[in-house]
Amino acid sequence: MRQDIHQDRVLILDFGSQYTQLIARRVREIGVYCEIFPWDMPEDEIRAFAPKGIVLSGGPESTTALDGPKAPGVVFELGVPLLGICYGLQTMAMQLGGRVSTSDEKEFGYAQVRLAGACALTDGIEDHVGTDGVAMLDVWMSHGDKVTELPDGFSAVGQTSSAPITIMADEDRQWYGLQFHPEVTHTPQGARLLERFVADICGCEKLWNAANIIDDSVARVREQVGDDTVLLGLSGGVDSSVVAALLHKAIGEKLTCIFVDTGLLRLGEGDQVMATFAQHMGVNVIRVNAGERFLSRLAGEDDPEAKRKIIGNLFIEIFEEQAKAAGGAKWLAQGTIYPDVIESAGARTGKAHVIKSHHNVGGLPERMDMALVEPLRELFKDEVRKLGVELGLPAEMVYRHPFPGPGLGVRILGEVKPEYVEPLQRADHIFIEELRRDGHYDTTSQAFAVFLPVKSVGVVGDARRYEWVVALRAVETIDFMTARWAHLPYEFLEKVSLRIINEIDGISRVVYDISGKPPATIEWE
Ligand SMILES: Nc1ncnc2c1ncn2[C@@H]1O[C@H](COP(=O)(O)OP(=O)(O)OP(=O)(O)O)[C@@H](O)[C@H]1O
Ligand SMILES: O=c1[nH]c(=O)c2[nH+]cn([C@@H]3O[C@H](COP(=O)(O)O)[C@@H](O)[C@H]3O)c2[nH]1
Ligand SMILES: NC(=O)CC[C@H](N)C(=O)O
Ligand SMILES: [Mg+2]
Repeated sequence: MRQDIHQDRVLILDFGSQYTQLIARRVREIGVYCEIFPWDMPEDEIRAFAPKGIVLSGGPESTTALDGPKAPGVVFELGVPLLGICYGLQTMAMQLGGRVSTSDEKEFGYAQVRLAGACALTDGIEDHVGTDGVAMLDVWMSHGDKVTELPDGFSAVGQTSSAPITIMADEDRQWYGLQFHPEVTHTPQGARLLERFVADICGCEKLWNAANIIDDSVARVREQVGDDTVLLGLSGGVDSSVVAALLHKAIGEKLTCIFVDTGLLRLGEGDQVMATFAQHMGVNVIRVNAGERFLSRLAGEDDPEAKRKIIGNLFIEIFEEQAKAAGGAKWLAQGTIYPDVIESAGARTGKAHVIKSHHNVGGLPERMDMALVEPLRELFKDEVRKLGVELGLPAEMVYRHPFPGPGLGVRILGEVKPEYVEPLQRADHIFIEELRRDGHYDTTSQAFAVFLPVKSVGVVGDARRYEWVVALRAVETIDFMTARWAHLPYEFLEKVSLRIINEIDGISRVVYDISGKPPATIEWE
């Protein structure tokens, strides 16, 4: 019988920390399945989830406020190990009868914890030994409140100079609390502490790895779709490519990928996607050459949101045509990943402003009456990449920078004119080629060229040139929600600029974008 890789699972209750997703990623890296839910998850759902252990995350609130968030009572009734991190520790202390105080002294950054006591969580884990022979941990902190009185049954295991209860433990009930953040890499022993908790204390078997996830997804997809045909929008980006490889493994010929060549892709991308999937991997891919349709629909439109809508609608139209041609396929596969799920839950509260309406085929099923197949729904991007490698996708594809669905449609500012496309594709290609050559591709998260429909004077070989401007954009980011512009070396930028102006007749000037997100966004439109 197939072993259930979701059986040994950890529940993470989110109190709003910046690092909650990081806790989940660390636990998964250790090899244990976990899910994040809001702190006020209903009690019956917590029971139904049947966790082997629970982590209470950090959070921005203060437990000293009257109506601060609290862990649901059931957490203390299930008889499973608990780990409170920062706010999680504080609320545990408070709810169990201890005391938390706000001090004026905030502790941000490095701290040293003296492990004066012992407990199963920390035994044998240390960074160094102090002059008095006591084990020490280097940790990363970010808090203002601290636990000043222990609840019954707990003992203090570690302290810093400013917080006497930095680690607390109730060994009988296997309840632990850490004032510091084990999930960040700045806490060198953090991963070991988390591993100790989920593997040894909670007793979770480490079954969560790429090979097992693939076997499990393949089996689940087969159960879900039986002998039916599945359609997948294949973009050549990481997520949909991994879905294609996974579904091909699961249902072979029953998978049909629709690859829409919008004419607004990167240089040579259409052929490259076809070569990888159709030729090397034997996947059914229908390439729909729709460049002219996209360009003629976009003609005359210069508003970014209107352009996105035109592109999104045309994607839907093309999909509808293809679904009909495929004899009314019932299933639509998508590359939805776990952050999409978490973020859209956040977006559903309706508090966020719409900065730009990201194109997605996500709008498809409602309008097309197809049921969804989303095998990556519970995975983080780094896990998706590991699956891609395991499934035999070329590293170049797996580690590719993300590329937005509307493509160059939002990288040509204002009206998209056919004559702008090729110079932009070529400039982008030179930039990416040089980034790869000099080893900057893997250290930047996303890089591309933007076409500015502005003319500027140049002098090339004693001749006057009056042509367009290209902007280069390169950013470093973890989650694409915030980003820093990449501080690429001047010599490197100089080389790229020279090549672009020398090799592309229609470009007379190159500029580098030094805006962060926020206040700018990553794409220019
Ligand atoms: N040119 C295209 N042809 C067919 N489907 C597309 C195309 N562009 C985007 N899509 C669909 O839209 C989805 C969302 O696009 P998105 O760019 O977010 O993901 P991706 O392309 O799979 O991965 P990445 O984030 O690495 O680019 C894709 O998973 C794919 O199903
Ligand atoms: O599929 C997509 N459809 C879109 O309309 C879209 N707009 C932006 N992006 C990508 O999202 C990330 C954040 O981009 P912004 O900072 O520009 O919002 C970056 O990775 C962008 O490339 C899109 N992806
Ligand atoms: N990072 C945290 O969880 C902080 C908890 C709480 N808001 C404090 O300042 O102490
Ligand atoms: Mg993409």
